[in-house]
Amino acid sequence: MSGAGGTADFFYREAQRLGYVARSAFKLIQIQKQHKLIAPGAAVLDLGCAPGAWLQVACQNLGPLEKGGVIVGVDVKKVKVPSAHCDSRVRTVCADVMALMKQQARAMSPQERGFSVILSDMCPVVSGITTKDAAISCELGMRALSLAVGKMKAKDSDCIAILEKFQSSTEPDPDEDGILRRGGSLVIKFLENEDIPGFGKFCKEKFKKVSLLRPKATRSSSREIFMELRTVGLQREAPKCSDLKAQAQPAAFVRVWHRESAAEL
Ligand SMILES: C[S@@+](CC[C@H](N)C(=O)[O-])C[C@H]1O[C@@H](n2cnc3c(N)ncnc32)[C@H](O)[C@@H]1O
Repeated sequence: MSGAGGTADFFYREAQRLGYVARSAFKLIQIQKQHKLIAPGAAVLDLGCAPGAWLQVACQNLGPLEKGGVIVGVDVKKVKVPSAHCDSRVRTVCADVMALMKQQARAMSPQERGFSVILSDMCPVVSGITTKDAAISCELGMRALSLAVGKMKAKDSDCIAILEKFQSSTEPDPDEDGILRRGGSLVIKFLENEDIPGFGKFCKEKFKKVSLLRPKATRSSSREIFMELRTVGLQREAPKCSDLKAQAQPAAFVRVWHRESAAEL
């Protein structure tokens, strides 16, 4: 659709011209160009995937079909896999990430061995109340982090404060292991706020590399910022579900949907 002034902006027009379902495609294109997250054959989890522009960009970076790879998009909204730029390696799941157990997410990965890239573009429906929106954004970001790395402990007092502030309400999950493979990457969107430096500090305890990026396609009125996190070591698979201690199976709520959706992000 259009920019803040009601006129179609450059990225919107480019998205239409190139067959992307939303202008947000250009955010991941820039992140990928700068950080080379998605390699051919990667296993990608896309949290908050509707309407599917990041699914399209991620699939474009998987390389030819024979290289393999998989992309799983999760959103509270039902998402039809876009026909342009996506192939049979892309699927979508309708679920609330705040209630998604690590065991369920791991079961969506190839051979249940976790993902090499986890993307979170999740965002609350913006209320306009800055502190409220930022707090929900932090909870969503913390949930993505927790899914990726598993049970989190912090040493530094600032980091402990961040964990206490956001984790308790987002950690219903008894599974202590994360679903991000060793050597893998994580991208998390946040709405900028006073807690971001604390998040960054906490993440530096856990990740080899932590960087912040504000893509050119981000609207000037938006407070969104992306944190790119890279884990230490060579790519290694996360533990398989069956390797983990037997846990009570949560109620099945994950559904796969295919529905046309269009959004302007
Ligand atoms: C900015 S949009 C994502 C755009 C997407 N990356 C794309 O390029 O098409 C944010 C999405 O996060 C989703 N979302 C917000 N909270 C969520 C939650 N708790 N679980 C799953 N999805 C969530 C919203 O439904 C929304 O579709």
